[in-house]
Parts: sequence; structure tokens; C-alpha cells
Amino acid sequence: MPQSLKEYDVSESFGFLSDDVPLKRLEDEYYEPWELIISDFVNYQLSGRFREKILELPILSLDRLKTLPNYKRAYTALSFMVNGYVWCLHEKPEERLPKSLAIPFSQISEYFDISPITTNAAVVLWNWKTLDKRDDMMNLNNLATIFSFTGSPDEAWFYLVSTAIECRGGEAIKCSRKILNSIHNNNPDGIIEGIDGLSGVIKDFIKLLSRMYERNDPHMFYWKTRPYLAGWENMESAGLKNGVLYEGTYELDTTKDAASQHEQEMKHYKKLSGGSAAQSSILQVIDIILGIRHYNDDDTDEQNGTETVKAPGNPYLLRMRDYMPGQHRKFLIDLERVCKLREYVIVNTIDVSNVNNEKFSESIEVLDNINESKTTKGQFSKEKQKELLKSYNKCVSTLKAFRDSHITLVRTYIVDPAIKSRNSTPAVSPKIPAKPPIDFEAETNKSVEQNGIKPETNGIHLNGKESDLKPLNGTDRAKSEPKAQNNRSFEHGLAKVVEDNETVLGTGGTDAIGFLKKIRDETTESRLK
Ligand code: HEM
Repeated sequence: MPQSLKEYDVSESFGFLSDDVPLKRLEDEYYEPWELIISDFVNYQLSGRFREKILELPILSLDRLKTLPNYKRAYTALSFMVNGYVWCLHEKPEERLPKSLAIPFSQISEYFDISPITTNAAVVLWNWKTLDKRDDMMNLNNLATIFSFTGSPDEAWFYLVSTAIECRGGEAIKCSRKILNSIHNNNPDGIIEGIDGLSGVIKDFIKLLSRMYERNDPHMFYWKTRPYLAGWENMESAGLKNGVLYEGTYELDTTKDAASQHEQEMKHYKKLSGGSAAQSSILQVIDIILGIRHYNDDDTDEQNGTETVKAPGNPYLLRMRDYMPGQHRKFLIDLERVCKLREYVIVNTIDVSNVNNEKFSESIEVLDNINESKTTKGQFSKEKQKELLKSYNKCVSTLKAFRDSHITLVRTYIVDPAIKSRNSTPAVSPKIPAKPPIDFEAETNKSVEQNGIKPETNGIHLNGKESDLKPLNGTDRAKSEPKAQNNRSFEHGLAKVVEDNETVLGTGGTDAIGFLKKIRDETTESRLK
């Protein structure tokens, strides 16, 4: 186990939430301009003055953020302002981030070694407060959020369920330490105790996940919350073909003509994924502890004698690590280096399982080194071996059950609303006027033409035509002809459902359910026979 958890900003009590309590205000008055906007965030969005207020902001320095909690609050506040600016309510998406946001946000993201966009860290890890005592954080009735895009209880509930799960993750860290120490001491009882503890934690995750339905209405989630969490990658359909330009964060040769300067700028657009709990470190910790591997979809299997060899590591899950604070990412990498539970179970259940342990010979050597004694075949009684195998498999099955519940959740919150929106027009709350205050079609076409970018469809059930609902691959997307713009500007960043009523293209253009099933099936396959 990585020795000092503090070094990774992780805690055995609160997991990746850490021991810091998020600040309710930045301590130095110098940051009042940020605090003023963030305290009236929803009001400025509603009044249509949000972008105007941001443009009035001075470029503030980070020098007066003296402590880690101050840095965390500044990152979170800026990330809400940044996504709020790009995906501003009732406005067309904005592809240029002004210096007042871009400069401090880029600097603070660099400080945390995290991608400069709204992430799970911003909305979940550093965005909570307790109503009463700190130690009662599993109790959702004791939790509240600090920042919100919409001000709705549904949005808060969406984050808080994850916050409670993260908090319970502290116990998972404790169990992991127990498992690793017990492997080191070659103590099967300690290992079994640690694994059973981990199963208990995952069961609690499932219970918490099921509470999502209580106070987060799927319609609200899909139409109101999710659009703000979208990223700027594969967002041609929303007019962000190149991603977003963070003004003032790059050098421009101003002695060159306008065309050359434009060309220079094109190289500095950032394409980043939207906020997702896939950026949570705690589920990756559990995969690492159990030795569950996820693979690349596109890997062609390479035959190596009787063995099928695939490069381990699912590129999407690995990429999500760039959206975790750097210390958390380092924790995962360091944990991966030392964790040998699966190998230990295989080697030490040899008399009661059919697993061929030859492929783990390398790891066995590692165990030999750690224990400084030879790990022999059947060193424990058959009864103990069975107990160990059962405990391990039960934990894997519990994780699989978590992933099943999560898939059901994704169907309710993304697939169903996407199908409904395809089948009905308009698919929005009756409270929303049929036409937003701006002429989105004209504005978008005008703006994109000014930027030399062709207008494109937003890809969502345009006029309800089936042809628009087909899955888009990269080439199709690139080739798609300009079509009439849908004037419902609040649809940016929503999922798109295709004809089989199951495949939903997430905001990144990938098949979300297909991906989640694959991750779930790889979990199931990790059970030892
Ligand atoms: C309304 C609630 C939720 C929805 C709609 C949802 C949706 C999704 C989607 C679409 C993905 C696919 C990848 C992506 O698009 O980023 C995903 C992945 C993931 N989500 Fe959620 N999610 C929800 C709640 C949660 C919660 C509360 C957790 C717990 C921390 C969670 C943990 C994960 C994890 C770990 C992944 C990566 C795949 C895996 O390891 O199984 N999600 N989620």
C-alpha cells in the first residue's frame, strides 16, 4: 500500500473526499469578484447576463490562495464558471473562453494536474457540506452541495449520491490496506477479512446508487443538469468543431497577418471530455485490488500458443485518469504496482480451483520475494483455500452487481429520455418556451461562418427523421452535410439514441451501454473457477 495516504490526498475515513472540508468561501477578499458571480450563478444564467458578468471579471492571480482547501474551492468555482460560460443557458455554445477565466483556470488545473474542465472532482469531491456532523456523511439527509449549475434539488441529489459513495470509499481504502498488509504477512485470514469488508462496502455502494431514483428526476437530469456537464470533444454538432480556445494561455506572433494568427490559434483549441463518475478513482481502486482488467475494444487478439494475449487497460478508463487530481492518479498507479491479490488467490487455492497458474509465474516470483520464503503448492488447508476462493469470487460478483445496477440507472437517466425525446416533439418541459430568446439557427450559422466553420446538425432527432438517428462513426460525422439547425439551444451535450432503442451515443459519441456492458462482463469473467 502506498505508505502515506496524505501524500495522495486520500483518507481512510473519507476516501478521495480527503480529510479537508470544502470551504464555503475563498478566504482572501481579493477573490470577491469570483465569489460574487458564483453566489448568483443561477440568477445570472436565468437573466441572460452570465457571459456579460464574466467578461467584466479582472484576471486574478492565484498567489493569494494560501492553502489546499482554498485551491480546491477556486478550482471548483472556476470550473462551474467555465462550463457555465461555454454551455450558457439559452445561448449558443461559446468556443472562446475569455482570459479572465482561461488564465487562472489553466493555472489551477496545472497545479492539480487535472484537465481544465468540470470534472468529478469539481462536482462531487470538492462540492459538499454537511448539515450537521461531519462523521455522518453516509447519511444523504445530512449532505448538501455548495455549487450548482441549475439550482435544482435534482442536480444536488445527483452529485450527493456520488459524494456519499466516495465517502464510503474510505472504508474500501482501509480494507485494501488490510489486504495488502496480510498478503505481505502471508496471512489468509487477514486477506479474507479485508476482501469481505470490501464486499460489504460495494453492497453499500449499490444501496446508495439505488437512492438516485428518490430525488433526481430523469427528465431534469437529462434536459437540465447533463447539458452543463458536457465536454468539448466530438462536439461538432453543437458548433464546437475544434473544441474550446483558452484565450491568453498561448503565445501568438502578432507581427504576422490575421490569417496567420488564426492558423496559430487553431493549434491551441482544447478538446476535452465532459464530467462523469467514470472519473471517480474509487471504482478503479476496487478493480485494481481485485486484479480485474479491462481491455481495448479494438484490440485484435494476438494468438500466442494457446494463450490469448491482449494489452491490458481500457483506453477510455485510462484516459479518465487525466480528469482525476494528479495525486489520485498517482495513487492508482502506485497501487497497481504493489497489488497482487488475484495472483495470491490463484497460487494459494491451487488444490480447490482449476485456474492455470502458470501465467502468473512472474507474480509468484514477486510474492516469493516479498515473503522471503518459497510459496509452495497447497500451503494452506483445503478448507482455508475454499474460504479464500469464495471470499474473492463473492467480492467480484458484488462488483458485477454494482455494475448491473449502474447500467439500469443509465437506461433510466439517459437511454429512456433519449428514446422519449426521439418519439415526441417537443421533448422538453412545458415550462420552457417553444422558442428561446435568440434565433439560434441564424446566430449559429452567422457565427460559425464568421469562424470559417461549416454549420452542422446537432444530431438529435432533427424533425424526427429516422435518418438522423443512425449511429455516426467518425467519418460519417466528418462528412455530414450542413442541415437546418434545431432552435432548441438547451439540447447541447445530450445523448443520441439510435434505431435499436438500446445504443445511445454518449456525449463523446461512444456507445455508452455497450461500453458499460463490456466493463461489466470483464468483471464477471474475472471470477476464478
Ligand atoms: C444518474 C446517474 C448516472 C448516470 C446517468 C451515469 C452514466 C454513466 C455513463 C453514460 C457512463 C459511461 C462512460 C461515460 O459516459 O463517462 C458511466 C460510467 C461510469 N459511471 Fe456512471 N452514471 C451515473 C451515476 C454514477 C454513480 C453514482 C457512480 C458511482 C461513483 C458512477 C460510476 C461510474 C463508473 C465507475 C463508470 C466507469 C465504468 C465502470 O467502471 O463501470 N456512475 N456512467
